[in-house]
Amino acid sequence: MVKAVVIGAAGGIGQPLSLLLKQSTLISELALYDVVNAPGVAADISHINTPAKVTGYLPKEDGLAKALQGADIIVIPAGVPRKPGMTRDDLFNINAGIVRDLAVKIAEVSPKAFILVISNPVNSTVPIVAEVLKKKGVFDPKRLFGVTTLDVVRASTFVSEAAGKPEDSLSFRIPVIGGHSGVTIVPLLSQTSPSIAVDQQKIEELTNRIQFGGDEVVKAKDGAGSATLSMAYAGARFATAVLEAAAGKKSDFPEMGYVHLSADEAGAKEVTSVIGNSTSFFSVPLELGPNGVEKILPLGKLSEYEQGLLKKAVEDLGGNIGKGVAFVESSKL
Ligand SMILES: NC(=O)C1=CN([C@@H]2O[C@H](COP(=O)(O)OP(=O)(O)OC[C@H]3O[C@@H](n4cnc5c(N)ncnc54)[C@H](O)[C@@H]3O)[C@@H](O)[C@H]2O)C=CC1
Ligand SMILES: O=C([O-])CC(=O)C(=O)O
Repeated sequence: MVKAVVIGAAGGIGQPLSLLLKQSTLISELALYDVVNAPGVAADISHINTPAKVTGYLPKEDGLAKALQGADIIVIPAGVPRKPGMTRDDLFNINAGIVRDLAVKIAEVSPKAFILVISNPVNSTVPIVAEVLKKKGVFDPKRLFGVTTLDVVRASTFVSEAAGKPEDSLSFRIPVIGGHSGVTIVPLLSQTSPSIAVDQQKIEELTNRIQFGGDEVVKAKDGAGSATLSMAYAGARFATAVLEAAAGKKSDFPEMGYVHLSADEAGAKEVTSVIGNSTSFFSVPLELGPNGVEKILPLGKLSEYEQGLLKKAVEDLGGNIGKGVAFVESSKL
């Protein structure tokens, strides 16, 4: 029996993500929570003839605690999205408080669940959840993830197009490490598998497109929000990987996730030998298992260009993480 919870389930990401999770036969119960419309979305999705039992909750009558009760996996796309001209960090003022308060409830009701954070700015919201869980004495770094899968999904799409093989996009694998905003996103195109023959100018164009892919969607939506459907796909893909690993299935390839590097001390040692010691969270290739992070896998060899990208990423990430940590430190919990 596996219970999945979506928090922010009535939103642009939440609805299609809930739909995709309802299609998963790995899930036997799907609880949808939002401050608006979650019972409506749940009623709608519950008519789909897949096994998961669907329930919907609002804040009244302690709905969040009811949704979280017995949760095995919690996916969080709650909070506001960007409008043109904004950075993800501009969302901090609203989303930091939302995510902190959700984490407090999770710590109380379902601290052993896998927690997948989608709400931006991911670079800061994941440290916020970690700090709350630490304060409550229930932090397990193997079970907390920032979802950066959309960067990996975009990389496969853009690279397969550049290689003239868009029909093979599912088989193009590119590690994307670092964080989830602008220059903190570091695609390792030199490790593209299968390898591609493109010149440095193309590498730089692709890198920039992967780093700023989110802006493309924000611009195209012109005030109506940011990526929702591709994010729902990416979120469902990552949640499925976590659940499959929890069920004992070995995966064919590693997913990336933004984790606290203490999730695997040995793996982290190898990673910090490449990225340095100045960041405690980083999106890394993961071997997942029954308890979440089984291993943090090596980053492989980086080109000189990628080493330059990495340097910039680490500088920015330190500030983003510190901001999240300071926010919880100054909060009364
Ligand atoms: N990690 C990633 O790669 C990506 C992250 N995002 C982020 O995901 C978040 C959600 O984006 P959208 O779904 O487009 O926004 P949206 O505004 O369409 O939906 C957000 C939902 O969260 C709900 N919500 C607000 N406060 C809540 C609370 N305290 N408890 C429960 N639910 C609450 C709202 O009622 C709304 O239904 C944004 O922060 C966005 O920046 C978006 C795309 C990619
Ligand atoms: O760009 C945004 O604000 C939403 C996001 O994280 C993405 O699409 O990668």
